[in-house]
Amino acid sequence: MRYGGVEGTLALRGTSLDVAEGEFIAVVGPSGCGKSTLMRLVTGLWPSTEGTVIVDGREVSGPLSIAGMAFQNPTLLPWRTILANVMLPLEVVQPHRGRLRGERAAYEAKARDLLKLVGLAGFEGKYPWQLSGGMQQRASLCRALVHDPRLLMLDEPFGALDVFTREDLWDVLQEVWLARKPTVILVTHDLKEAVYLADRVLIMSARPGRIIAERAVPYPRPRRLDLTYEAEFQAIVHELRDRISDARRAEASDAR
Ligand SMILES: Nc1ncnc2c1ncn2[C@@H]1O[C@H](COP(=O)(O)OP(=O)(O)OP(=O)(O)O)[C@@H](O)[C@H]1O
Repeated sequence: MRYGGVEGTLALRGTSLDVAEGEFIAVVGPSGCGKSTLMRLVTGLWPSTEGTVIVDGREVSGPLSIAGMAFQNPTLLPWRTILANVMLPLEVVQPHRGRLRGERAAYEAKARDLLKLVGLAGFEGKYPWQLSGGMQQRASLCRALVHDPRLLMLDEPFGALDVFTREDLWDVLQEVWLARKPTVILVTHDLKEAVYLADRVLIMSARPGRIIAERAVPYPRPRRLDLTYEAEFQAIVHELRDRISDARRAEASDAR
């Protein structure tokens, strides 16, 4: 994948990955290695300049409606209330769009339940600018989940949150995954988060990014936060950190 024509930035090269339906994978790698680019290609938000992306047996040629997405910068619409922002995908994605008029109360109750789950009960009628950045991020997670997407694409969705809120939301996400088993691709810089949440952690090389290694995570679910203090868990985190340091060192020596 190259941005800006033949002379432009080569963001991804020879990137290949397979994700099974219902699997939870995390993607980690040095800054600028192309993780967000990978997300844009999979969700069809950006066309690939080479290669193909297949989701649910079909080649991706435009934005995917089966995907729920949340990004590091919550992109809430400033003129809509929090509740109306969370309900936005229901106005766009079928079959919800067709049902929304007749079943608005049930859909609204669901959106309110999600907001409650992430600690935003009471803020439904506020506007995004009346909420802190972390609260907006939580609302954007609700918006990604409200239409029960079969594919959940999360690009550093917890990046701007304090550690306690972040850990709470890991468990919210784990609950959602256990209840509905969507396929999840989570991009994160937080290796503890990757190991806590994912079945498999994929490690990318420095730009142009490609998948250079993967690490299966052996723990059954539900996982509890105590797990993150265990020696074996921490050893996995260290192993990932070493791999990424190697990838960064390789980038530095290539640049010389
Ligand atoms: N729209 C764009 N136009 C031109 N170049 C871009 C564009 N988006 C990203 N790039 C370049 O592609 C490369 C990969 O960017 P990307 O955002 O995918 O990396 P990332 O791994 O998500 O980074 P980070 O971890 O810092 O968020 C970078 O060198 C970036 O400058």
